[in-house]
Amino acid sequence: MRHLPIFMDVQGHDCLVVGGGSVAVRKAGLLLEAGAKVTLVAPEACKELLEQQSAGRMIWLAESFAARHLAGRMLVIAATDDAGVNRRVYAAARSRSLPVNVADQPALCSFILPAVIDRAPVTIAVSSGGTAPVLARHLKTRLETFIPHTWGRLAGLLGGWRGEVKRRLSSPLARRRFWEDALEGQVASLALAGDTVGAEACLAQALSAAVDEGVQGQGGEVWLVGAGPGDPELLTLKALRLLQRADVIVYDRLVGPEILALARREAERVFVGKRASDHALPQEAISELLVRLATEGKRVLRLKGGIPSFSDAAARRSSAWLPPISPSRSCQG
Ligand SMILES: C[C@@]1(CC(=O)O)C2=NC(=C\c3[nH]c(c(CCC(=O)O)c3CC(=O)O)Cc3[nH]c(c(CC(=O)O)c3CCC(=O)O)/C=C3\N/C(=C\2)[C@@H](CCC(=O)O)[C@]3(C)CC(=O)O)/[C@H]1CCC(=O)O
Ligand SMILES: NC(=O)c1ccc[n+]([C@@H]2O[C@H](COP(=O)([O-])OP(=O)(O)OC[C@H]3O[C@@H](n4cnc5c(N)ncnc54)[C@H](O)[C@@H]3O)[C@@H](O)[C@H]2O)c1
Repeated sequence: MRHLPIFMDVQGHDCLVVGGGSVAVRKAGLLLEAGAKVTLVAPEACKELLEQQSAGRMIWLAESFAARHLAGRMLVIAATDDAGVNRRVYAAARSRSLPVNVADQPALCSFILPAVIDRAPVTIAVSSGGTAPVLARHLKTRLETFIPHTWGRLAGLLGGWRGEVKRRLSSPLARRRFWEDALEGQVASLALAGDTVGAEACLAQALSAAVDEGVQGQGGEVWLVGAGPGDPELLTLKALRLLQRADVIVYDRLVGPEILALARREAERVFVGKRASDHALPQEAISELLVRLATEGKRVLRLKGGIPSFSDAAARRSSAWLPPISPSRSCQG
């Protein structure tokens, strides 16, 4: 990753755009959508800028850029047709430690702008790390077609319940599971189909059930999953889903870093396989480990590398050593 992706809160803050052409106005538009107060400085304004100004959305200063324009700004974007001006904006902003972007000049950017899919409150930003901006736009367009606006509505609905869920489910683990189940089940499908009332009712019911379950003490689970021959694209959708919701991943040497990278960032990763200099954990010790982790209430994934599906003998062996706890299941890659 060449750049750190962050989402900056510019709501109500003064931001400066240097330039008054269509590129400057497009970049200013993004700042406006994020709630910033935008001032453009440029001797000449294009038609769109004049429209924005008369609608009271942006302020236009009909002057050439000077360092004093940076006073009180949170960030600055330059998009002029004068390379010397762009360089001066960059130097002046850096000397004041202000974040600065110069359109199309990565060497003069302390941040770059991504292609954006706005499904407020959900925001998806796509960057190619500055390598191929048109590819970023292309990928954005493809993603847009299968991320409908209802995802924004779903996020709003879940956001509205966060306080209540936090109050009634005290353990962070139980809360995370509750949200995962809601997203994988009916709550999400109803909300995405536009039935907000049904989704709310379903969520309320699921919350009561989760609270009851919590009182009885929620157990963990163990899944035995085949990681396939090493190519992440050959994982089944089920294996991927299990990988992404596991709390702990117990893996061996045949499971490559590309597959492990698909797990949640916070998931604990436990290596039990054989390396040249290392001894593998004996099978019994692995089983004990799985049982211990599951009885701590964790979702444990025993990820085994190698052939994509278990042979009959392997399947028999594997289910024989699946720990005697419930639920404890397997998934063939
Ligand atoms: C995503 C987007 C956001 C935005 O600008 O709002 C964006 N560029 C967009 C479009 C676009 N840019 C260019 C073309 C013409 C085709 C072409 O020439 O390739 C088109 C196509 C078009 O206009 O459709 C020209 C171009 N751009 C840069 C260079 C210099 C270079 O690559 O070295 C050159 C060559 C200049 C030359 O030849 O002289 C550099 C940058 N452009 C970036 C962002 C940053 C990296 C983003 C990333 O990580 O991918 C970065 C590094 C700096 C920055 O500007 O922030 C926006 C799509 C928004 C959307 O539609 O959603
Ligand atoms: N990222 C993209 O998609 C993309 C696409 C095309 C061009 N560009 C880049 O963005 C730049 C601007 O493109 P445009 O089409 O908006 O240009 P433009 O020629 O329409 O506008 C240039 C603007 O810069 C202003 N300017 C000139 N000197 C100035 C100064 N001293 N202080 C303040 N403002 C000054 C002018 O008044 C004008 O408003 C281009 O030069 C190009 O490098 C980027």
